[in-house]
Amino acid sequence: MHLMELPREVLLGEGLAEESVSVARRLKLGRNALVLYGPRTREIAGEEVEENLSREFDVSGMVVKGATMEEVSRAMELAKELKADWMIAVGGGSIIDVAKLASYRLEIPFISFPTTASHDGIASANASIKDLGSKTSVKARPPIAVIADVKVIKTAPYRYLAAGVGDIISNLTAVKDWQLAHRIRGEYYSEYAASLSLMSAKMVMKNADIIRIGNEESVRKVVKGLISSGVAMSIAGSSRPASGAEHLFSHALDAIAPKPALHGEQVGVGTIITAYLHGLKWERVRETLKKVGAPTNAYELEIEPEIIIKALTIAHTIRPERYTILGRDGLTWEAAEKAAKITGVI
Ligand SMILES: NC(=O)C1=CN([C@@H]2O[C@H](COP(=O)(O)OP(=O)(O)OC[C@H]3O[C@@H](n4cnc5c(N)ncnc54)[C@H](OP(=O)(O)O)[C@@H]3O)[C@@H](O)[C@H]2O)C=CC1
Ligand SMILES: O=C(CO)COP(=O)(O)O
Ligand SMILES: [Zn+2]
Repeated sequence: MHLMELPREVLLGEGLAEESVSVARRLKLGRNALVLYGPRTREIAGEEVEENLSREFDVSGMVVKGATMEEVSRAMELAKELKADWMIAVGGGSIIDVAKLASYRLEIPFISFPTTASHDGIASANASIKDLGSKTSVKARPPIAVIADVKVIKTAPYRYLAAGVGDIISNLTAVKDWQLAHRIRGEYYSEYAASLSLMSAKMVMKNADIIRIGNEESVRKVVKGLISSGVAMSIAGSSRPASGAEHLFSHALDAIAPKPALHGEQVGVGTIITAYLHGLKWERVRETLKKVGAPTNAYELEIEPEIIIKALTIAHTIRPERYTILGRDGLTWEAAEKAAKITGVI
């Protein structure tokens, strides 16, 4: 049996802080709610959401300091103490992932209220928690609803929107890796999930000029791509349609770079290299990233070229069960250096 869990409501619009009340009412989520936010996103939208909810629900708030197991446990403890019926996460990928895993483990629903369009975890069923013994995401449940307030997301620095494009464009090579694993390893493959995922990547390539403007329409384009990408992962039952070798490269950078860049920025650069390895038109990937102002090389990521090469050579060890273009043995130092040089990454 293949279980596909999807959000029941997706709201995309402006001034939606108040809508959290009607969503919770419509979905009959219960009386006690816990709002999670970061120190900054509390001011950006968290307090407003909390205030609105408090008119109709018993609400408590918690400041989350990062996507760690300690924070997941703290959120779970507080939710138990408050007898919370549901949670709402107001923030970036880290806050959403903490709520996603904590609510999954407590078997209560959560609403995703993103304040950035920088990652496709907004609507996905998997959570990336740093010290869970895995550098990659783990299975959880998707949000019961997504409330994407374009005005709020637009307050984030433009860099985050460009990073979102990187996370979406990575679907091009992720799907190629998935097809490879399907052919070579007989791995389960969903054409429907793959098509949805590829559609998001093609849409951002087509709309790069609009995205670059950084206005409400740009935010809408990226958010729609991120949500479709998350839904594709839920349909697949894994992050396969949106995470291949380019993500392994980014996970390797997170492990070894003194100061990693944003997730979407790193996977965007990784996609240039893995598109080259797949024999795809990697120049088109680079062109799109350049157009939207996302980093396309080591210098712009502020990561040393040696670290880039090292990450490419160890990427295949991050998640050995996920077969990709890197093969079982990975890239040699020479091959990694050559690929990075040819594509202008170093
Ligand atoms: N589960 C999944 O499927 C996926 C998960 N991810 C994960 O998501 C994380 C990346 O998410 P990302 O959003 O890039 O980064 P983070 O959530 O780690 O950080 C975002 C930072 O930006 C701040 N911020 C958030 N919104 C705004 C805003 N509107 N204006 C100004 N500052 C803002 C946050 O503030 P504050 O300090 O208040 O939090 C925080 O400091 C990674 O941990 C990655 O692994 C990525 C892709 C998919
Ligand atoms: O970032 C993701 C998809 O964009 C999740 O992928 P991982 O499963 O590799 O963590
Ligand atoms: Zn990603």
